[in-house]
Amino acid sequence: MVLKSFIEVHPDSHFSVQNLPYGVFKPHPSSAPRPGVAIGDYVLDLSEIASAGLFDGPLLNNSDCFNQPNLNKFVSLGRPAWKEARATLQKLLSATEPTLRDNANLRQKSLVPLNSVELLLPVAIGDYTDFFSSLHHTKNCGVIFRGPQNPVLQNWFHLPVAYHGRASSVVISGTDIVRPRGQAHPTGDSPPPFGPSLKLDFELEMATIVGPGNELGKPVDINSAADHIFGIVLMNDWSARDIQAWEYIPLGPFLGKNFGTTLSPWIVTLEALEPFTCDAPKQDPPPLPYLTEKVSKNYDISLEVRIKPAGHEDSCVVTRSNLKHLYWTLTQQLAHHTINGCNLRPGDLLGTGTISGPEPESLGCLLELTWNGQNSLSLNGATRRFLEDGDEVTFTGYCEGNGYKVGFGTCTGKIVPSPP
Ligand SMILES: O=C(O)/C=C/C(=O)CC(=O)CC(=O)O
Ligand SMILES: [Ca+2]
Ligand SMILES: [Mg+2]
Repeated sequence: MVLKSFIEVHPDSHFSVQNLPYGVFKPHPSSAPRPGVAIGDYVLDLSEIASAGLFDGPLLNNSDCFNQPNLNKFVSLGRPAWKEARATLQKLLSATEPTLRDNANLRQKSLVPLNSVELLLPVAIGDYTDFFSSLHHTKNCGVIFRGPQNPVLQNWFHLPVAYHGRASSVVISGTDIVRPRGQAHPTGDSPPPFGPSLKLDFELEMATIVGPGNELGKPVDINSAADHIFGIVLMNDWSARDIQAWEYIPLGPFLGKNFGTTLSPWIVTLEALEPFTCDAPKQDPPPLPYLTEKVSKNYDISLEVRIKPAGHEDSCVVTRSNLKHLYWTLTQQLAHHTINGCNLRPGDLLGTGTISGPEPESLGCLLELTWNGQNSLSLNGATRRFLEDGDEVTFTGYCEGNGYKVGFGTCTGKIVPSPP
């Protein structure tokens, strides 16, 4: 029997009672931010549920984790508390449970229409790291930037390559992205050109939200890495390809990627994603023992990117991909991050890297889709090599259950011009 809620949830809604993703919202512009879960077209205000004494399990009954302006405290509590919260909320929202269903006053206080709230970043992000875990993306970038001889460098098959990003410029879906200015590669003996980026791109990614951290000096074992993952979100790692190509040798991405990174507002938990696990790709050569998992799994999450070109009414799908194409798993990324003793903290953000699939229609950025601007994409009458001012990029993603969806909502951003 499929669990049903007393709240009507359309079968196409991303926010079924099987999902219950966590976010942070303000019911009114002047109210304090508070945690909530999305259900159908509503947000359930967890601060109200906690005040009503309805988190009555042993781990959460005296906790103030839902009276906070972000989810850091809740995510730090770990999987037993997350399971308890999920069980409490699924019961409270189920069609057969009268506690909330038949209490008009509590419903009025705790269920807020989703379209009336302001959504905020769900966690305070201390640190942000971005991996490079899709083999298709890596090969394509290698050919584009370094030529077809040796597109994938030797280290790539032995470890999940990554760089440290910038947490300060991570923004919530809906925030405008200012076109960055910077230097690009010079031609001949001329000085490097400087100005607004001419190769502004999106990168289709997802990202782990870290739950409990690890102590400095104490790596996380690969087989317990999943206990440090609260859930995942959609992420657009906006990238200026011209700035990147000139600045990033030998130390890696810097100003070409830290001018804005957009997250979707709802963190979908690993518990909700459990029915959608699939085998991770076979890894050859086999990874070292510290990266070898007893069970190596990915998640089957359909992903789509649309662009609404400046001045147009309609958006156009530019790519369809899936998280299952990742070569390195989320748990391998996390374990590798800590193997030298580096400490992760609750709320840290670990991007997967651009999620490209094997087909030309499943490439995760314009760099690959237009082969660094050599080809153009046609979008219902408009053409694009890279993003123009006024273009709006929207990611969406979901898992298809039996009669319900477990989805991520959208991750969207519009490009606005560089300052004069
Ligand atoms: O291969 C390169 O030179 C560059 C690669 C990227 O820009 C990718 C990156 O930021 C990580 C990722 O999103 O996969
Ligand atoms: Ca990236
Ligand atoms: Mg970025």
